[in-house]
Amino acid sequence: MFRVNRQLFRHFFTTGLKGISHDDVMSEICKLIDIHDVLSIQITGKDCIVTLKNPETKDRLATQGTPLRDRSIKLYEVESSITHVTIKDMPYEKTIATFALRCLGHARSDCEQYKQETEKKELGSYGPEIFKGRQDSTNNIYTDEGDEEYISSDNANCEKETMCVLLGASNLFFKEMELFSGFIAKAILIFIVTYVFWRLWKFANKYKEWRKVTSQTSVIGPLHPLWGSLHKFKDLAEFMTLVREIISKERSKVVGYWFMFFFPEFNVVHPDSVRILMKSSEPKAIGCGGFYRMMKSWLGDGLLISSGKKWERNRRLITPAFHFGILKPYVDIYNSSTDKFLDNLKGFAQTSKPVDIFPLVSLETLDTILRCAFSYEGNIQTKGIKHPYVAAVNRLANFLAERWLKPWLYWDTIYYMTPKGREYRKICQYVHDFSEGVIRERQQTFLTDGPPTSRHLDFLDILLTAKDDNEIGLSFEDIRAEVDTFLFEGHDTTASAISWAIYHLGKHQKEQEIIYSELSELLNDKKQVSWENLQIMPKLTAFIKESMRMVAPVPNVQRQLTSPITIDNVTIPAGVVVDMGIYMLHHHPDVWPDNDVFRPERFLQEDIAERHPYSFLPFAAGSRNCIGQNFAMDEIKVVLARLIQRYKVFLVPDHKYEIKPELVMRSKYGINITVEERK
Ligand code: HEM
Repeated sequence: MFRVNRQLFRHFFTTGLKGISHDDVMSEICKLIDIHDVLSIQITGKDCIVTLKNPETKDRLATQGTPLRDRSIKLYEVESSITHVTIKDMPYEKTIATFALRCLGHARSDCEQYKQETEKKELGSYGPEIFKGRQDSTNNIYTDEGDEEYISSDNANCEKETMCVLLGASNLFFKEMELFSGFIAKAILIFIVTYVFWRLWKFANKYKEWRKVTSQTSVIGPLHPLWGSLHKFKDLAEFMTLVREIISKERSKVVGYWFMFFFPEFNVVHPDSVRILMKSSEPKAIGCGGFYRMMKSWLGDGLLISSGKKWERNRRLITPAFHFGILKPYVDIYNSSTDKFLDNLKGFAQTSKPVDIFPLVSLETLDTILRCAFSYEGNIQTKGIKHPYVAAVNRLANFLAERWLKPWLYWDTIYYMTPKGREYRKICQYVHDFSEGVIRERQQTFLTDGPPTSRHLDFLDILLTAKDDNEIGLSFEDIRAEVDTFLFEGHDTTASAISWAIYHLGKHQKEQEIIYSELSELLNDKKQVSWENLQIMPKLTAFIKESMRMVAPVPNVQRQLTSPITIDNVTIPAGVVVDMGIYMLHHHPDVWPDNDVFRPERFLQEDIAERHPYSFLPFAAGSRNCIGQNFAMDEIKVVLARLIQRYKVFLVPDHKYEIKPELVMRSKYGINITVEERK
């Protein structure tokens, strides 16, 4: 306590000293020494150190009795003159400091030595006696070495008295502080209580508004007072089935649901309502509960998630990477990746053993995106049926889907405390390490060989060299976010589309043969599919589209309203999350008669013209549509054409084929098929 008081006093004493100028000190010094002998003056906490030019002056002062410290002198006169200093512009500190200083003066006046000094001073004499009693002191009365104060034995009594009075001063200061802190504590408490009430009041108002809106739309109910709609479904597949049931019963354009009692959400499921949302350019849902917010620790602020100026700038920078001149040479890569994929199926064809096609296709799409976008030759497909990156992305998507249905885990801090949250972070780390490895390898090549001259500029080249109008390029973090986004978007979505198309090939043997004839005519015995071939495969293209209608590779996208939006005569307030249920849209009975029937003819020219432009949106629409849609369509066509050309595909009897909606549409029990080599 004593030590703290002492330090506090020292603080205020120091503050007080700030009021003395060098001129004040100079006038005092001039009384002692010839001003030309002074090299410098330094005022620290409570010392005034005068450094002399001439050592002889120091010796002269020493004989006069001035305490010395090597080449410097200490002037007690200056210290005592502090009692006259007033401090301006610091009202609170001033009171304390002035008080302390006055006490110092008072203590000194009780002290014999001080009395002598004052008397002499009043008489205007500054003889050697002034410093009598201090002349033996080789230590300064106050030194700032460490935090300690040393009091010379000669002056101990006088200084102790001084210190006692000073302690009184600092105790008084503590009392004032107690009063003051009591006041602060009360003020903080009042602020917190007011804030909590204000938040509750705001929530109550919002809640009323949300309830009103959900009463005007179709809703997954009846609503449970705590769980909202959550008690009606246990996973996203059941959720989608429920929404589809409501749509077919009520012909709804918007369906509402509550994740517990505090999180309402709406799903636009009809082209009319979808058009309003997609045209609105509302940002991705990154507020509390928004799906994209949960993805942020994985995909960063990449193109998929970012919004505003950052998104605009990056989209502009990246768009050239999808120019058809860049995409054209990729067809060779699609072909060579497909070669490996088909070779991997050879063993299964020979044994007629069933194979879950999803992981094999995922390897093919990962291989393709790594080679096209990153010129990365990792022999991905030859390293086994499951690559750790594919498995990691699978797991992350799985965790996200689970978390979405547990609103109490929406807060990152809470989620990361759970075992799954911790595992999620670990996997994210692995995924980031993987993408950083890809980037660093390329940076190294850039350093040694410069930008590529012999091959096309790929996506990563563009990221590393892109500059905006202000000649500013992307930061490493930005590049990594884009690489993570493209690695995920570029392989998982396409894998889902191809895998479900293969499922439909197996299910609809007649369609398979129709496409086989189209390809036989087009390709003859040619094994490779060319860029030109891709433009003239109407039956295969219609088949792929119908497959994406039946099972949308990306089943759902989300936006968060920044201003109220009126959809189907209902005004949804700002702040609310609104989904575009692509899977539900593709099955809306008012748009798609016999929506559960697989009929590729729907996508032949004459049908398309009559349909609502917002009725088929596997790649979304508006400014945030899929940047990689042409890339994806070309790759899907090459893989399927080559597969059909070489193998016949069959489903496995008695195997259960069920959708498992996550970020992309997966399969609950795997897409098991058998293949037979065509003669
Ligand atoms: C069949 C394959 C694909 C499907 C079904 C698909 C679907 C989609 C959808 C629905 C969106 C909109 C997401 C939203 O609004 O939140 C989207 C955005 C995006 N996709 Fe794709 N995609 C596919 C393939 C690809 C590929 C191959 C790439 C990259 C090479 C890619 C890159 C992106 C990016 C970067 C975005 C964000 C665009 C932006 O917001 O500016 N996608 N995709």
